[in-house]
Amino acid sequence: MYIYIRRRVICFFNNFLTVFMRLPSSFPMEIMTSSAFSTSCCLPLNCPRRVVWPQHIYRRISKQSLPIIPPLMIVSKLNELQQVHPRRSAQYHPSVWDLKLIESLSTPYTYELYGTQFEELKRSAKCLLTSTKDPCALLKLASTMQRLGVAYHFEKDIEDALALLYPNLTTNLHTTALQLRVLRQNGFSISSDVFDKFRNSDGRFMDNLSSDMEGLLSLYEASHLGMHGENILEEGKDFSIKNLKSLIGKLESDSAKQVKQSLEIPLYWRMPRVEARSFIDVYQRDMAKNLTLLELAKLDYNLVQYVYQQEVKELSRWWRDLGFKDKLPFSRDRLMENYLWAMGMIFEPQFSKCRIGLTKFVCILSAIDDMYDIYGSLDEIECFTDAVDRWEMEAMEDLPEYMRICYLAMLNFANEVVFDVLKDHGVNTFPYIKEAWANLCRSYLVERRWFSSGYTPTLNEYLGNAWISVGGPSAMVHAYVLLGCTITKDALDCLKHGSELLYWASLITRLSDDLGTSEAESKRGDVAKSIECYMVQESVSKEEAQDHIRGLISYSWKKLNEESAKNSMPKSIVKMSLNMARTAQFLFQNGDGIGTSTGVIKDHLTSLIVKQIPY
Ligand SMILES: CC(C)=CCC/C(C)=C/COP(=O)(O)OP(=O)(O)O
Ligand SMILES: [Mg+2]
Repeated sequence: MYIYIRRRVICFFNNFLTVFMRLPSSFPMEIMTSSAFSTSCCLPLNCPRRVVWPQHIYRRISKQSLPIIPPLMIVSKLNELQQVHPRRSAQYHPSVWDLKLIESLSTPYTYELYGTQFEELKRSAKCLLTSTKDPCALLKLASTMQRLGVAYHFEKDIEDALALLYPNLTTNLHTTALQLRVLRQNGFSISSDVFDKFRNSDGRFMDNLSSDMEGLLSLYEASHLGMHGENILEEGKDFSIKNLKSLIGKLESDSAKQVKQSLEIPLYWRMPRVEARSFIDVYQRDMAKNLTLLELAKLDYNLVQYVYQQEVKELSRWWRDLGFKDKLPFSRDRLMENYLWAMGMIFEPQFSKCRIGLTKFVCILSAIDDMYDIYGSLDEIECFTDAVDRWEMEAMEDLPEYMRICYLAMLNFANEVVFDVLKDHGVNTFPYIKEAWANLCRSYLVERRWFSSGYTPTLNEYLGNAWISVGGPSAMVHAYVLLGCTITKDALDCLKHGSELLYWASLITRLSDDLGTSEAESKRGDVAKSIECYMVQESVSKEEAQDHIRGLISYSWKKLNEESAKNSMPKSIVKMSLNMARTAQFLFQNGDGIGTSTGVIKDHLTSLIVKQIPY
């Protein structure tokens, strides 16, 4: 009883500060930050401000320092709060995916039936790599394999082949740009000075390149692998965009379509599996296609789809048993869209366990997010945050019924992950998994307090919290431990305490989310997102703020590229970080791909999971 009252005192005290005294500035008192990461970083050239390196390690307020308030008064105040709290709903539309339909998915393409043919095609494709000696042809081959989604079968072969060619300097713009893109994408370092020979003495790209469509497109794609400070790639990007735009009208429809698509979303930012599906069609129409590669790509796509189908079937049963749809009707019912997050982060068939775990993670995270954003009262979510910190069954006592379901689902899921990793790898990941959830919930609480007190944070303040509240750091901890590869304490510590790699990937995820969803969120009432924060801070229009956020995304990509090149984290984490950013951009490209899962996302899911490619 004493503990119960004490917890209620804490909740009440927190509410008192944020709601009644309307003291938004009280939150730093609660969330003490570590000075371990106080490096600062510059914003893009068009950005006048500096972002302070996010501080992400939270300390809880000392409970001993709380004043004692008579319990009866607290209980009556809580009841009052409970009664006045209007239960809100985001009015999410029901899922467009019927669980029965998911469970009935099937495909004729199984490894049992097509395995021999598949292995034969793989052998032939491998021969292509070893027999191609011309540097330009080899670069094209590596790029085509990547785009078709089959490069993962030949990682070592591609690396070996590229190492032989490297650093063979090429002559024309197309090959030079292709070389930079393919080499960097495959982990080689190559200086952007290779573009020097295409510039005049005044440093500008030569005029005679302005009609070289192939070269310009290649330069444009390569410029997205640029790092902060590589001005030549920035200029290359501007030069290619300007000239590609004026060339579009003169191109045949297929080429024009490709250029338009690239200008919308460059190759390097695309989600691998979505790109594979779309490029297989393009390649099929290519007069110079290699039939072995095409056949391999189609068969691989269909065989991988078989694996995805098995996974969503299992997840469908899990989701039905979890019962969130009935017990938490205010939250999103988006199993398939959440699966897309997982598939976007890691698509290779051998990582089923990771995709299944990540999908469960996103399902539970979304329900908790909706609880904090929409449905729960402030005192309820204070108690929930406290319960997550305690991480024990007894904590359920203090929670309302609907929260208990969510709390226990989270506890069970997370403990199961910890158990599996302990069993399979002998590594205790409990402190990391627990901290991932606790940190996430604390960041949700910060946003909720801001909202409840009517406070609009500065963009810096907002981003210092929002890169965590988007779920990136927590997702990455889960993804890493679920991968099934060697788990090192160093990598876990890096993920726990934050790394620049994780920060920039999460920031892109957050900014893309805000660009796609903040309008709907602010209509229904939610914390000011990056766009509103910047509008208020700088007194600018929504359009100007959106432009600024897009600039920040480009800047973050350059920082992310810089971090990827450092090889300071395991390759798998680098790959998943890049893919997380790509997935976010893809999902939020046309608004809120999750909350209001539209026809576009449904169509993509259909071609990724339901429909085979005629073979
Ligand atoms: C693998 C990852 C990173 C998954 C995260 C999924 C996600 C962004 C859920 C919250 O959406 P939201 O738009 O409601 O977020 P918020 O309320 O934080 O803006
Ligand atoms: Mg939300």
